[in-house]
Amino acid sequence: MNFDLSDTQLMIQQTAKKFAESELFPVASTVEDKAQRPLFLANLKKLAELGFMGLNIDSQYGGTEAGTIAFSLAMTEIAKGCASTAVTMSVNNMVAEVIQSIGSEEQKQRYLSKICSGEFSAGAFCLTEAGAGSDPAAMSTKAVKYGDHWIINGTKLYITSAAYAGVFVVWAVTDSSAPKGKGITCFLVDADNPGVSISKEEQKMGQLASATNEVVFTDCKVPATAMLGALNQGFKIAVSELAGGRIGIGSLALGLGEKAIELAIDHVKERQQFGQSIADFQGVQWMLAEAKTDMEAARLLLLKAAFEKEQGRPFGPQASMAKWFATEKANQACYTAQQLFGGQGYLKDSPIERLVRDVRVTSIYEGTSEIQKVIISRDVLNE
Ligand SMILES: CC(C)(COP(=O)(O)OP(=O)(O)OC[C@H]1O[C@@H](n2cnc3c(N)ncnc32)[C@H](O)[C@@H]1OP(=O)(O)O)[C@@H](O)C(=O)NCCC(=O)NCCSC(=O)C1=CCCCC1
Repeated sequence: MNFDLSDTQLMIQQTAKKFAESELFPVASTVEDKAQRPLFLANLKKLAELGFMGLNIDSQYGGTEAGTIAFSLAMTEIAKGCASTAVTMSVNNMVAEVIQSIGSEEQKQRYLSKICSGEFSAGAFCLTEAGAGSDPAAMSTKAVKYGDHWIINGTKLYITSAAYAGVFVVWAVTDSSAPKGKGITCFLVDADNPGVSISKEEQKMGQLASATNEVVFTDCKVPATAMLGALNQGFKIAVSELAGGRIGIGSLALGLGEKAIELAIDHVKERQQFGQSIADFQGVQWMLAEAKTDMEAARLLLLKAAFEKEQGRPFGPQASMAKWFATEKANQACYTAQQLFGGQGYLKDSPIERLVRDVRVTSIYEGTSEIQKVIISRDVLNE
C-alpha cells in the first residue's frame, strides 16, 4: 500500500491550491452578488485554462488525463477558495465524463473540447424534477420520436449552471410502458435550442455565485444523433454518473471543512480570553482535534473511492460512504469552527459565516445522506 501521491497529482494539488488562494478566496464573498457574475465566469475560464474542467478526459479531446485522484485533490483545494466555483467544476467534469464514456465520436468531437477549454462556461446535468428528487426514475419529462428527430417536453428543477451552460445532458422517458427506470434515455441538448428556456433562478442559502435554475423543455426538437448512449438505458447511465459526481461533492465538502479548521486555528491562537490565548484551553484543543481527525478520515475514504474508480472497479458504494461521511463531518467541522469564532463567526463579513452556508447543501444534493445509506446498506446486504 502506498499513500504517496504521484508527481502529477502533487502538481495539480499545488496548482489548485495556489489558484484558490490567489484568485478565488479573495473574491468568494464578492461573487455571491449576482451582479458580479462576469467575475465568477472569468474565474471559471481561468480554471478551464489550467486544465481543471476535464481532469479525466483524454488529451485528444482537450482533457488533462490526470485521473480521479487528481480530480478529488483539485476539488478540495478549489473548494477552499470558493464552493460555487468548485461545484461548477464538479458538474463540468461529470458532464464531460458521461460524454467521453458513452458518447459517439461525433458527440465527443463536438462537445468535449468546448467544455474542457472553457469555450462553454459550463455543462448542466438535467435529471431532477419536482416529483423526482431522491427517486429520479419517477421523472415525467418525455421524449417522443418522430422520423429522424425527438421532441422533448418537461421541466427540470435545481439545475446547477443552467444559466450559463453551453450544453445540457437531459434525461427523459422514452418508453412509458416499460417498468420503472427501464424506459429512460439520455440526450444532449444545445443551450441555444429554441425549445429550451431557463426559468426562475432559485434563491438559496449558500453557494450563491453558482446559478441554480428551473429548465423548461417545450417541444424541444433534437436530431436522432443527440441521443447519448443507448435507447432506454439512460437511468443506469444517470446512477453511474452520480456515483462519480459524489466523489467530487465529497471532496468539495472536505475542502470547506479543512478551510474552516484552518481559519479557526488562526483565530484561537490570536484570540485572548481569561488572560490567555483560547488555543490554550483543552476544550478548544479537543474540538479541533476531533474536526481534524474527521477530515483526515474523510480524505482517506474519498481517495479510496477515487482509486477504485481509476482502476475501473465498482466504486458506487465506496463513493456513497465517502460522500456521506465527508459531507456530514464537514458540516460538523464548519459548525465547530463557527463556534470557536464566537459572535464574530456569526457576522456577514466573517468567512466562516459563508462556509457554514456553503457546506450545508453538500449533504443534500447529489443524493442526500439518507440516500447514500440506502446505497451502502443495499451493498452490505448484497441485494
Ligand atoms: C440509489 C437510488 C435511490 C436507487 O434508485 P432505484 O432503486 O430506483 O434504482 P436501482 O434499482 O438501485 O438502480 C437501477 C439500475 O441501475 C444499476 N446501478 C445502480 N447503481 C449503479 C452504478 N453505480 N453504476 C452502474 N449501474 C448502477 C442497478 O444495478 C439497476 O440495474 P438493473 O435495473 O438491476 O439492471 C438512486 O435513484 C439515487 O441515487 N437517488 C438519488 C438521486 C440523486 O442523487 N440525485 C441528484 C441529482 S444531481 C445533483 O443533485 C447535483 C448537485 C450539484 C451538482 C450537480 C448535480
